[in-house]
Amino acid sequence: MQMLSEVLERSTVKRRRRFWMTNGGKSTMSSSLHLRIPNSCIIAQDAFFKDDSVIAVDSNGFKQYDVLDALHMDRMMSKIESWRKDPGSFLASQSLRTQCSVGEEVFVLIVEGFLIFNYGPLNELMDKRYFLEIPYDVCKERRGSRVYTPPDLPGYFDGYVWPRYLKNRQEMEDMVSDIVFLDGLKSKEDLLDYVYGDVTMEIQSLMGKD
Ligand SMILES: Nc1ncnc2c1ncn2[C@@H]1O[C@H](COP(=O)(O)OP(=O)(O)O)[C@@H](O)[C@H]1O
Ligand SMILES: NC(=O)c1ccc[n+]([C@@H]2O[C@H](COP(=O)(O)O)[C@@H](O)[C@H]2O)c1
Repeated sequence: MQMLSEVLERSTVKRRRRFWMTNGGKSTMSSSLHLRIPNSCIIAQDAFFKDDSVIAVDSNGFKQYDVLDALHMDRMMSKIESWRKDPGSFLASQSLRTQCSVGEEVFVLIVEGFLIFNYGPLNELMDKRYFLEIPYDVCKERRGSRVYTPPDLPGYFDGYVWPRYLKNRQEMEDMVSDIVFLDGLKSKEDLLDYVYGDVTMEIQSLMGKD
């Protein structure tokens, strides 16, 4: 029993990766990736927005949702920490199916969000970083057909979301260098194939190091 648990311990690999701008295709990519990768789960930043009542408002009446202050990053980090401590129990608690053979356990956490690279304590935990980017007009169009709670006010995209994205992106690029930028205009299938292949290679190389 002891030997078995030692073997499992040695061969248990934890990997974390992530994705990123509003309507770039993060949720789409993350959920498809999750379906392809055994023992994976997703923690999405969207689930950690603060209540609307505490979100700051600028002089134009625009809610300041696209900043770290609008998010319970402490709660997001606690959730990630509970995965890191015991990914097997975390998976079980999420009722996700485990699909591993004894001695070949690899746990993958997909962290998905529009503002995750900008948060240093989270950024530094990552093994691989991907950024899905789309141009202004496509982003505006996709965003226009999405309904948030609360919904975007008229002029919100041009008056707040896009300029804030440019600032967040600049800050991110100043802080983080090893990001794989992906063209979000490519087909969902091509993007998935690329990321899945990349992640699989990384896992294999990690297993080889055990
Ligand atoms: N590669 C793609 N090509 C075309 N449309 C896409 C692609 N990826 C996502 N979409 C569409 O764009 C919209 C936003 O995608 P979503 O994954 O929710 O973005 P995000 O999570 O980054 O906000 C959805 O309607 C989705 O179907
Ligand atoms: N989920 C929410 O509570 C909420 C509310 C208002 C705006 N938003 C928007 O969500 C965006 C981030 O999520 P996506 O990356 O999925 O678009 C931000 O640009 C923010 O403006 C989310």
